[in-house]
Amino acid sequence: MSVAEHRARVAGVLGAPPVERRPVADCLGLALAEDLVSPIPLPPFDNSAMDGYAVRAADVASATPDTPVSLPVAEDVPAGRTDSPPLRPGTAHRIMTGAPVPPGADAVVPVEDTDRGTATVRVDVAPSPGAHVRRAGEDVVAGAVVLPAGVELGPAQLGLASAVGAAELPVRRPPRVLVLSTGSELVEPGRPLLGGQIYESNGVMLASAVRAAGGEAELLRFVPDDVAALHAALAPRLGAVDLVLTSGGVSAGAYEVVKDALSGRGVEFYKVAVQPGGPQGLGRYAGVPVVALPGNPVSALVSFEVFVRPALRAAMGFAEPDRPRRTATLVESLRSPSARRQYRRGRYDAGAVTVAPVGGPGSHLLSALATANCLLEIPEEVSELPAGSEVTVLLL
Ligand SMILES: Nc1nc2c(c(=O)[nH]1)N[C@H]1C(S)=C(S)[C@@H](COP(=O)(O)OP(=O)(O)OC[C@H]3O[C@@H](n4cnc5c(N)ncnc54)[C@H](O)[C@@H]3O)O[C@H]1N2
Ligand code: MOO
Repeated sequence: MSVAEHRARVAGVLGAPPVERRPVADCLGLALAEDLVSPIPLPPFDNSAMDGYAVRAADVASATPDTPVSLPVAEDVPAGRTDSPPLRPGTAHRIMTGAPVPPGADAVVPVEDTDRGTATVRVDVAPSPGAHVRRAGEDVVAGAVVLPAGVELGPAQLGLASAVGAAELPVRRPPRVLVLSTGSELVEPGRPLLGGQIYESNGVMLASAVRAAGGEAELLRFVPDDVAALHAALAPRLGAVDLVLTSGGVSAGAYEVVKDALSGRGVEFYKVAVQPGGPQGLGRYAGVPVVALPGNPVSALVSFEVFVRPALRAAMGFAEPDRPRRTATLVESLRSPSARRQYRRGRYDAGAVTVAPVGGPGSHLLSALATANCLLEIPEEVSELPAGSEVTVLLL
């Protein structure tokens, strides 16, 4: 099966979670489900950009350090003052940053350009009309779409939503993913290893990948290579999750627990023309979508990147579910299996627009993956890429 076909099939199995309204502070990393329209302008009112004095520019047009102009200070306007006494000609209001500029004033003189007076103020520098006044609506006009549906809600977007008065936002409920690691050789980090055992690492890695993609992950790390144990582990959790994501137990051995437990029960196992990540499983078990990834750590994370993450994010409503792609110049030659798409780990240099492979193609080389910032995508029909070739990279 081709990469494109398996990708489409994974996307087809995942359903879109329902839209719900969440407090803005709980929306980090989610996709906005509907356009956000601002009911107010930003700034909501003309306000001062400086601590100083609100004046009519014409009243102090002649001010210089040698010929200062003094004005009586009629009002004190701190930020948060909600009445707006007008400025009478020939007077000044002391004003703070963010406070409303009074009707009648058209400039703010920064406090540094005055004697800081409270009864009268001496203005040493003439402001130009409009100086240090932030106009209502110059950032956002009322009725504008400030955030389009599908945008990822990061810190700036959540700040903007709050600034226009939104307390909650419509988002798709993050998909709940059960991450399940299988393998009788797996040991919890922190405990001693016996010969033949390894530390379990896919669970944390895949659960983190789910969370980084905007989903919620529940982790079940130590399911032994035993069909009954796998069914027993799954059964109580199936009702509460949108996706089961397994790793390991899908290839051609004598103890392929995921394959043995789920084939013929709604999940199909087949090979995808990709390296790493060849053996894959996909389907529904008891109505719940299942993606069964291979156990080799690099295969598991690369398969997640190529097949699961885009589908998960599309289901969550992201307008751009895929990783950004770039074309870069390869700095050393590469070989790739023919008739299979290869994803190699690389370091992309955005300045030089080059990419260097890190580590070899082996799907156990986790340390190289941990130094990579991109995947190189080598097409199916390419088996050799000389240094200097242009290659597509996916930025991680
Ligand atoms: N005769 C064949 N053998 C294999 C084939 C094949 O086509 N024919 N495919 C190879 C490829 S490619 C891959 S990838 C692996 C996939 O194997 P499984 O999905 O069945 O995974 P396991 O055998 O359970 O584990 C593979 C490898 O990864 C380690 N592992 C597994 N889970 C974890 C975990 N949670 N944390 C850390 N490491 C894990 C495991 O110990 C193995 O070393 O099959 C090839 N074989
Ligand atoms: O496809 Mo396996 O995922 O190469 O190592």
